[in-house]
Amino acid sequence: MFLVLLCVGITLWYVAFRYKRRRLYELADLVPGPETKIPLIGIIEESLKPVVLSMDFASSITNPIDVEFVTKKCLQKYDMLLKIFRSFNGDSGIFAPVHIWTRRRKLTVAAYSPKVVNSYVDVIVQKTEELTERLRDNNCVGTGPFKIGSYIGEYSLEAIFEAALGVNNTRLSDSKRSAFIKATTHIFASVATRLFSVWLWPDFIYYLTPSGREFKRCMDLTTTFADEIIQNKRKELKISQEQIAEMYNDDGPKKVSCFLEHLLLLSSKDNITDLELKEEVLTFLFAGTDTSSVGICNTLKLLAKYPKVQEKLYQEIMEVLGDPSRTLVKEDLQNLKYLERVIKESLRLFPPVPIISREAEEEIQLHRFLASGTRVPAHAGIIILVWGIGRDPEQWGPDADCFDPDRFLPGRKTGLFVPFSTGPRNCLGYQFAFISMKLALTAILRRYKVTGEEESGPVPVIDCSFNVMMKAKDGYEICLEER
Ligand code: HEM
Repeated sequence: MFLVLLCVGITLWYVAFRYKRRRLYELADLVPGPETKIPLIGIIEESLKPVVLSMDFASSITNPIDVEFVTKKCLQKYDMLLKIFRSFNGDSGIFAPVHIWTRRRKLTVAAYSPKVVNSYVDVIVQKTEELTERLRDNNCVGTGPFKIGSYIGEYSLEAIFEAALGVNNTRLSDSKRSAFIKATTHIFASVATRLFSVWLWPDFIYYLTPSGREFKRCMDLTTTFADEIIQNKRKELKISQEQIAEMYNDDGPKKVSCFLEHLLLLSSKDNITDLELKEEVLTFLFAGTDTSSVGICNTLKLLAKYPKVQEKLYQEIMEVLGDPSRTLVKEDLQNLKYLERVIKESLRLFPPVPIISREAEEEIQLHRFLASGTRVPAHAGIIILVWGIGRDPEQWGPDADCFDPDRFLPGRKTGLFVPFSTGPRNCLGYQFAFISMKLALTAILRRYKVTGEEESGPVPVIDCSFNVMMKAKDGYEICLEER
């Protein structure tokens, strides 16, 4: 009897499930693809590879018309991926549902303005000096290959801590800093593994596994850390409501020392809760450290592969500095034009964030489906393939895979450049990222020559794996030599 009831129950559930998704199946049928369709299993047997399996309708796009349309009109993030990503960053800006994101973006955008970000230059320069000294002190210079990834990771974290969160480095013990870096690395690796392991998607299973328990431990560590940072800053900032009002005008902060100070001042003015504050600080730490550090590391790898590009860049740095021992100031940044092109070319070929996810809030027509006549159903996922866009020959020409910083020379035709995304939900930290990358690369190159395996042709190869970021598997092995 029980078995009969169970079978009837399952059948009813399946019929209701199919009925609710009838429009999705109707549209999916129009998409050209494999013919085999086994009930419940679909085309799983054709994709027994490490792929993300889903019963949803999700389309990937690279076409500029679709990318511009989607980044402008589809502001919701794709729910299936979101559940996993939100496990480490709550409702913070990056993964927040649109109704929460709109308020957060409005509140935080002023803290990322060029005026505020430019005021961080001196502090970041100081961090780059410490980085180059650390490399020398740890015998990384003139001693053969070593993995520079962890050193750059530490630098990026310190730059964010000190410049954006106002946490003085001396307060940050080495053990705390390395515990935080280890925890974030583990969090990203766990999220990437979970994405590709359907059986780990349900929370109640995941948190019972050793990996889930370790993920939770790392999350607790990072959130406690964020809490500590906020509480310490709050103590430092004993300001009255009148003083706060004076520090703001309609365009945002008149003068704040860092992003966190801006948020704390706003929290008294606009009722930002402690949880919101914590989520935004974690966003800064998660979104701002690994991304820039992967960008710097990929560029260093490319400079090792192409010594002529490196030499041209070194000459530019020397020319801009005039006196080789002079400290870099913010006005120098705009004159480092070749550096800007090198960084852009590195981000085009090796974007640290390889995909961006969005959700169609209503049924939409994508350019890529015009021929098949299908439309994207409401709530379907759309994956913007940043990596693919940067290497699309239709956009970048037949030499799309080649490393050529001069393709960004003014007047030359370029394709869609989207490592930081585009549209109203684009990366808020791209100016900070550019400054941090430019300063770190300048500091390293003016002192050291980067060497390693030279590339035999114009198409650079860096063996990468997906770890939320797209990172080199070898931990960014290069050599440094004293200039
Ligand atoms: C090379 C470095 C970086 C890259 C490649 C990068 C890339 C991205 C991408 C692809 C997005 C998703 C945008 C979308 O969904 O359309 C994003 C969002 C974001 N990034 Fe970055 N990012 C970088 C550095 C930074 C830094 C340094 C910060 C902070 C200081 C930052 C803060 C943010 C924030 C707050 C968002 C969420 C924006 C929103 O949803 O409103 N990013 N970033």
